[in-house]
Formats: sequence, structure tokens, C-alpha cells
Amino acid sequence: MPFIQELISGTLDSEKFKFYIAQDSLYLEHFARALAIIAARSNETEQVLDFIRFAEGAIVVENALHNNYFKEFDITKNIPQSPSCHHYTSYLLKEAALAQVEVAMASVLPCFWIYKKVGDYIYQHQNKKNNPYQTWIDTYAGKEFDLLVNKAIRICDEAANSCTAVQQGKMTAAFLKSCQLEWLFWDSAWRLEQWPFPANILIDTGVHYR
Ligand SMILES: Cc1ncc(CN)c(N)n1
Repeated sequence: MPFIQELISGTLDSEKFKFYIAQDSLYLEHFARALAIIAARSNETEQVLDFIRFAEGAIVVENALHNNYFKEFDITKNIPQSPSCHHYTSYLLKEAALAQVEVAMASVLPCFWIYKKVGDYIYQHQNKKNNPYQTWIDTYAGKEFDLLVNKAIRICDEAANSCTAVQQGKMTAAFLKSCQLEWLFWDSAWRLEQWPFPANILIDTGVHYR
């Protein structure tokens, strides 16, 4: 995707990166809540603990990185979610709350796995010289993130083993839906996606940390 290619070369328009970081920060808030709901609904103590740790990681580690970028790039806080961000987070929260918990687990798996794959790809092809997005690149290619992602994949595989073929089909569908929404999220940053309404009537239903 052009967003990824230009992140690699370091030529990405800073407005697009700022848009991405601001939206991703909103995404992470909701993603962490979805993980916490899955933790509460999990059937095994180990899974409860793992999903609580995943939720903590999304807030503490990933959002801390974003906060640094907020300062460095002077990004505006408290903006409303873009249409794609709103759609993706609403989908994850719906799955976390209403789907069979194994299906909910599959719906959040691309959030881990795609970032690992994309992170590794970027790391291997990166231009290290004066890339303004280096810290971002290092976060998702690191060993710690690798361990986290492998754990999320293992949990899903184990969960799938206890499911019927029909339930496994629903897990696959939820996984593929989130893969498409990950694609849409990058693409929306590239397009600087906006609602087709004037700014003064945009409604923000986000849950910002206080
Ligand atoms: C949209 C999105 N998806 C996944 C990740 C990695 N947790 C993220 N930061 N942003």
C-alpha cells in the first residue's frame, strides 16, 4: 500500500502520518476495551490473564508511543473518529460483546498478526537514514511484540480446537473481516478520510481517557 511504502522510505507526508496516529490512538482506546471484554468473557483463567495483559499493552505500550508522536508532531487531540476508524472499532466491540468468545478472539487476531507481518516487512525494507518514523517502525518489529503476537495466535488455535466446524467458519469470517478493516484503516489515512459533513456538525461519541 502507498502508505506503507512511503513509511518505509520516510517520504510519507507528515499530514498523513499525523492523521494515522490521531486515529490510531482512538482505535487503541476501543481496541483495549474490546480486549478487556474478551478477557471478562473468557472461559479459562490463563486466557483471562492473557487478554488483560493484551489490553494493558495496547494502552500502556502502544499509546505511550503515540503520546510521544502527539508531542513531536504537534497533533491535535480530541478529534472525532474517521468513518473507517469508527466502523472498525464498532465492529470489534460488537464482536467482543455479542459473538461467541472464540469468534471474538478471532476478530482481534489480525490486529496483532497484521502489525507483526507489516512491521517485519517495513523493518526489512526500511531506509534507516533520517527516517522520521523510525520509532514507530522499531515498535512493531521488536522481539517483545513478536512474543505477544505468537501468544495471540496460539490462543486462537487452541480456542478453535474446541469449536465445531461451523463455529470455526465463523472464526475465519471474523478474522477475514478484520483483515479487510486493517487494510481500510491504512487506506483511510492515505486518503485523509473525512465525513461528508461540515466540521461544525461532526459528532464525537468516542470514549477518551480522562
Ligand atoms: C488499526 C490498528 N490495528 C492494529 C494495531 C496494533 N495493535 C494498531 N496499532 N492499529
